[in-house]
Amino acid sequence: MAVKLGILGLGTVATGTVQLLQDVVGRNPLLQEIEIYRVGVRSLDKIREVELPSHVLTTDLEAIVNDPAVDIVVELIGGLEPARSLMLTALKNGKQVVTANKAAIARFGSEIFTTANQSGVYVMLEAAVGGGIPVIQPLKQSLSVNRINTVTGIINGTTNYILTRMQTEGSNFSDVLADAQRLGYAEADPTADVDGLDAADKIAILASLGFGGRINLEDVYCEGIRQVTKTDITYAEKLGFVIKLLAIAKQYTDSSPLSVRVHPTLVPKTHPLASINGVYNAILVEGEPIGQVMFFGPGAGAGATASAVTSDILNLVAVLKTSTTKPNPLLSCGHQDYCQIAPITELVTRFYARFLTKDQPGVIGKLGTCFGNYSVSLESVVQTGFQGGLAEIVVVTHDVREGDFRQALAEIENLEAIDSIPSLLRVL
Ligand SMILES: NC(=O)C1=CN([C@@H]2O[C@H](COP(=O)(O)OP(=O)(O)OC[C@H]3O[C@@H](n4cnc5c(N)ncnc54)[C@H](OP(=O)(O)O)[C@@H]3O)[C@@H](O)[C@H]2O)C=CC1
Ligand SMILES: N[C@@H](CC=O)C(=O)O
Ligand code: NA
Repeated sequence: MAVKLGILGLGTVATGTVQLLQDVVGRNPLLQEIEIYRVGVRSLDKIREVELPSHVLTTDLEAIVNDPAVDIVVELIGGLEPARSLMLTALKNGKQVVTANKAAIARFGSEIFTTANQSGVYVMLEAAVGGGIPVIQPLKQSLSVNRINTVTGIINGTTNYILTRMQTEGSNFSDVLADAQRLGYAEADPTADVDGLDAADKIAILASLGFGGRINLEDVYCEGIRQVTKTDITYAEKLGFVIKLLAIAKQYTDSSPLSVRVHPTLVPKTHPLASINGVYNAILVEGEPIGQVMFFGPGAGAGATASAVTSDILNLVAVLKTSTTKPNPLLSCGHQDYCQIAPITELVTRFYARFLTKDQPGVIGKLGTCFGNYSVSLESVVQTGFQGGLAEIVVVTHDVREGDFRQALAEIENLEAIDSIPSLLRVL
């Protein structure tokens, strides 16, 4: 008997998934055992890119998750509610769930996985991080024998697409964002992409898998790309860096709290993440004994994300077609405890800062004195140009504790010669 899917949503990702499921020749033969039984949408009048029998489409999503005939619910409506409630109802009804919804998983993962475990079913989320890149299952399975110490990713396609075009074409931020929306990369509210929130949701999920505990999303430090300017992109380029929105989860020593953060970062051009451009994502995982492993691929878009969604469906079809009664711990998620996360002030990193100063003799010396007061040592200081009568000074520090650097900046801001500090970015 065919495995019956109840798909919630028929937008970018769901349409790609239906297209894939309607064109199975040459793919895994298990796909032929799947029936698209119901698809829930908001509007029945919308013109769709896929053809489905009219009885399949419905606006009653509650009916889908309560229908005893549905084996797997595929949640692709996005957002928090009603996605959370629909998934919980499906799980309580003993249905397997596939979702691409990192926002709901990062906030309600604890409740969702607890419910799944109580019902003896699975929640699969490969599409939630890195779009089409297989990274969730590898962290749960192939890499789980390693002690992970760092996960560093470019995990938002929209912002990587924007930064790449700003860098290569000198394009304007809002024009490029409109293109990313047209291409189906951006979230319904693109603020989630631009302000780093989508990447924060995703690194919380990766950190939870990599470090074996739950992550409180509020502890994840998050800065987006709005403050990244063409001026900084140009300076970074001259200094041998590219600017990327990085999501990082790192444990410095076996007993130290995790550092989990998202922020625009100057990445040395020689680093493997520096060459990840456009909508592509990459996740560099470092652990013992494996060393470094990097996952690379399309991070958003209909086809790529549908590949991940459908691979989850396939895993569940395999589960439903075999007769084991015990849950497979490599598919389920049983974390109980929360990871301890360090405040951003404890981070030790290099910084890039751009200052606008009055053109007076001795300004660089005054900056140096303030930095020295807080043990901030400088790797390079460049005075390159003028902007509206003000001198522009760019500084790159050696590794420094963020709290100390911020104190030095507070002192610098009070110097009479300082006009403003338009940019402050961390350096990988
Ligand atoms: N786009 C991408 O590249 C990626 C997206 N994701 C995630 O996948 C999920 C889906 O994203 P995407 O396909 O881009 O989103 P879209 O906005 O393109 O599609 C959302 C779909 O859900 C339906 N829908 C939304 N709310 C309701 C509701 N309350 N009741 C009924 N139907 C509803 C809409 O119906 P209607 O069509 O009638 O309006 C639409 O078909 C999100 O969680 C997103 O974060 C993950 C990886 C990549
Ligand atoms: N809006 C997201 C879509 C995939 O998760 C992104 O741009 O990466
Ligand atoms: Na993925």
